[in-house]
Amino acid sequence: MILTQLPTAFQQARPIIETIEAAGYEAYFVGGGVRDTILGKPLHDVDIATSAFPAEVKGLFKRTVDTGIEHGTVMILDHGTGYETTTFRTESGYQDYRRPDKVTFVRSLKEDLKRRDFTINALAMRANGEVIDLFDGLADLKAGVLRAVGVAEDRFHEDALRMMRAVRFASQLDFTIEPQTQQAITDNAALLTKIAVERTRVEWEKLLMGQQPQRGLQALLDTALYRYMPQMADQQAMLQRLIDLPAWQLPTIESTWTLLAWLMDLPNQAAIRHLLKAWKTSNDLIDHVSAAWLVVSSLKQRGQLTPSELFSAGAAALKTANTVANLLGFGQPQAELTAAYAALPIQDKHELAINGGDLLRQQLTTPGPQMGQILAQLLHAVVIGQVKNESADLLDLARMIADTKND
Ligand SMILES: Nc1ccn([C@@H]2O[C@H](COP(=O)(O)OP(=O)(O)OP(=O)(O)O)[C@@H](O)[C@H]2O)c(=O)n1
Ligand SMILES: [Mg+2]
Repeated sequence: MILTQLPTAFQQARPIIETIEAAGYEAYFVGGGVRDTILGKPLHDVDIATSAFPAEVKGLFKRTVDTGIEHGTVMILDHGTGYETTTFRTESGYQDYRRPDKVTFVRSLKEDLKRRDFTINALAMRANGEVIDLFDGLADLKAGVLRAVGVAEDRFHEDALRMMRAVRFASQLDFTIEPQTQQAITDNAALLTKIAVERTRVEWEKLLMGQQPQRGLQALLDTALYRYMPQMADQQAMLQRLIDLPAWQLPTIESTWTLLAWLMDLPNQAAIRHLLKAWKTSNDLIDHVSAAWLVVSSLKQRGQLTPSELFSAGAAALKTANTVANLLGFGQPQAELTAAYAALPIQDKHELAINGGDLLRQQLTTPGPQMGQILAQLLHAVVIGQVKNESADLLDLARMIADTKND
């Protein structure tokens, strides 16, 4: 098969391959970019594999960066773009796919392709668009099948993350996992505990944001792989609830975690924190998801939000929460929520017309916790419309609060 009309990213990279070939080596486009182009999907990275050793690659180009030279990867800089070029290799023991523990450089394309994870990821493409298909990846691409290259068990022992990649691709591409490959996942699922949580998380989030998440989730259940994901061992019922929802697709990482936290029936925000810490997400994500989770529970209980709930959630968490609530059948029209938020007297605490300095100058408080309490009460009063956000009104109210506090 020859692909005519290559995407621009490949066209621009053609001279790189041609330069390597002119020096007597082989070079091909490989990996997800080839797969996605054949599927008609946008590609996100151009990866090149070559028979030239790293030092040989470096000798051929003016500007290169040693991004992972001991693993065979050299980045070639060309017209502002960097191309990751990796010497054909075999390896084992991955902390990170691009940084295996032990690498052996080889000169044969076939040797390189046969240790890749799935047949659809083991395609290579020449500069002219000709696809080299040594493991029947094209037939699997056409049939929508994920099949390990060679003996599935061996591929998963080389890198247990590939089991997560299988369920992730099932969701992302809407593919089925071939029975022997699926059996090997069932048999080796426990190996996932050896994988760094951050790597597992990336695949898990891609699965949840894929075009057919329910398909990936079903595979997770069928293989029991979920039992070896952080905090998931006893979440079979939650996964089943996700599968039983009407078809869904989520737009953001924040919304996927909010949905999960909600369906896990977690008791409070501390439990959400604990879950997300175990998955090593960022603190920003934790804050966002806890706020959104609170909004989801208000929408569920009362179908609407108070001004103070709108205010403390903030625009971003509100949107996340409502997306999730809509998926669960109790959300509001997004425009209505946005309008209610915009109609609040203020949207941010920095908009409060007075600050701690003003309170001190009027000798209404001393620095310390009391000052914070007064400001919080003023803020609340403004948000719920009890007082105008003007400094004279706020100072009057602050005086009243201070008086009651001092009694
Ligand atoms: N654990 C892994 C990771 C990657 N690969 C190989 O390296 C290629 C590039 O890896 P990567 O960019 O991580 O994945 P992609 O398949 O390109 O998927 P994505 O679209 O998410 O980048 C894969 O296609 C596959 O051939 C592998 O065999 N085993
Ligand atoms: Mg890729």
